[in-house]
Amino acid sequence: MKQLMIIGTDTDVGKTYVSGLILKKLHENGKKAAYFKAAMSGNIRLSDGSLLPGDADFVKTTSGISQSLADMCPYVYETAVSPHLAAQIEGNPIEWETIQEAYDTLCGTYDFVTVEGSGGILCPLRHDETTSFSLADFVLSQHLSCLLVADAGLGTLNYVGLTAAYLKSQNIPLQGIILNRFQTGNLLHEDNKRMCEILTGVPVIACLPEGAADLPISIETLVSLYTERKENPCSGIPTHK
Ligand SMILES: Nc1ncnc2c1ncn2[C@@H]1O[C@H](COP(=O)(O)OP(=O)(O)OP(=O)(O)O)[C@@H](O)[C@H]1O
Ligand SMILES: C[C@H](N)[C@H](N)CCCCCC(=O)O
Ligand SMILES: [Mg+2]
Repeated sequence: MKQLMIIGTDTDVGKTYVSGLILKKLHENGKKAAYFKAAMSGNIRLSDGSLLPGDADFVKTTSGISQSLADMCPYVYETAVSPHLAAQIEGNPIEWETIQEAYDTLCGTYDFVTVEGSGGILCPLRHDETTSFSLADFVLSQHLSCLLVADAGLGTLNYVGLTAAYLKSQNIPLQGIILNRFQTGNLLHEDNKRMCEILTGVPVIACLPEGAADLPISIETLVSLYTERKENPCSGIPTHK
């Protein structure tokens, strides 16, 4: 079983959009592929009172995978704030054991599990009197390798540089970078591609234009980004360096 974490430089940079295209490519190539997001905030309440997990719904529709929405995301919140705050507001704190169990189940069922982050790498998932953990803790505990999604435009160099430096400080492997909303021939975007590689030492594996219907990389390259899951990856919430 192989896994890959889709991390963003920030919220709204296109992690879900990219995840949808990744799952689409895996699915079209006959791979048994699943999507997972530990906590999803900012979702629409339907007329029956339930919450529609928006990111999961987008990925399912884009890719055509048959995995149920419920299996994709154990914690879904209505409030459009960081998951730790949404959980406080809505009175439904994330239990580490629950996300671990949901993730373990997917890993036991599928060959390729693609995990989407909430916000950027340091996004808090829970912070209260009882306990505190972040997205980075989940990534570390599962020994996930990352693919970084960043906007192609102005400001991205600092975001990409800081995120890559943090991942390196935690020994979290960064497999590649995707620049989203990329305009070929745009001087700034073309230079950002070059500078992202120089600042991080990591290749920009794809430049995704607005409205892209497919990921412009081969299935072989995509599969090569995934890393094998360790036998007993987790011994609880990790201690930070
Ligand atoms: N290349 C693209 N072409 C067209 N629309 C895009 C593209 N990338 C992102 N979008 C749209 O921009 C919005 C934000 O993107 P997306 O939801 O993927 O961000 P995100 O990083 O997953 O955010 P979050 O932190 O909330 O999970 C969405 O409406 C998405 O469909
Ligand atoms: C609601 C939003 N779209 C995301 N799902 C959550 C983003 C959390 C960002 C936290 C932060 O870095 O300040
Ligand atoms: Mg998303």
